[in-house]
Amino acid sequence: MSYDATPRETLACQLAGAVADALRQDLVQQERALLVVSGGSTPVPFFRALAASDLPWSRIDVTLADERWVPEEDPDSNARLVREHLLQGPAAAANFVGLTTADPTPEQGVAEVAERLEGLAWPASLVILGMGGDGHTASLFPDSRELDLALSTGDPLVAVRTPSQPQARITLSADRLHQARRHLLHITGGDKRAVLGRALAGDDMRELPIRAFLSCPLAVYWAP
Ligand SMILES: O=C1O[C@H](COP(=O)(O)O)[C@@H](O)[C@H](O)[C@H]1O
Repeated sequence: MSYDATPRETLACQLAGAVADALRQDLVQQERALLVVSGGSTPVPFFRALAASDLPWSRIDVTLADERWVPEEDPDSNARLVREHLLQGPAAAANFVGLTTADPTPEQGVAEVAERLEGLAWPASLVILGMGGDGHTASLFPDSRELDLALSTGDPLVAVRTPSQPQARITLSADRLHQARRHLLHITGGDKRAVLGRALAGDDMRELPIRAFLSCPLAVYWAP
């Protein structure tokens, strides 16, 4: 970078470097590699930095940890975020596997999305998690009605209804999110650092669902 990068930009570049190295390493041994990314606002600079990485993108599958059940054009769509910020330039050659269908509800679409996911190269090379201020990760929210199911099922995906959230969602289950060689947590800001500190001090996953991943092991990428 030729200007004074902010701590968040520097973090995004460090994370992109680590992810690119891991993908290259796995692609020496296997034909395809799978990258699971999160949505929300935090990953945007990371997506841009990773898109600029020199990688054999046509051998990389990208999917999401979770998605809002909205059309891809919707401003809240995680797929839109990935397409606009990650799948750009040479990275557009990656194979993106979204988590929505044309069905009106995630309960109706979940089987079709599960079939798509089964065609991918599990275990994933990396799962990059985000975290909300309530300790949710992917769409495992403390108040999701299906939280117990999502934490315990062997199915890859769960349709979730969450009173605190405006849209229905679909999320990879904890079991499926665990199926990766490396787990990274990308968070920014003092508030999230404090939530992570609380999570590390206890063990109730229903209170702070990020706890389901703290012993993966989980590499934490944090900046103020
Ligand atoms: O709703 C979501 O939130 C979390 C965190 O998002 P952020 O905007 O605070 O970065 C994200 O990890 C998850 O994938 C997303 O659907």
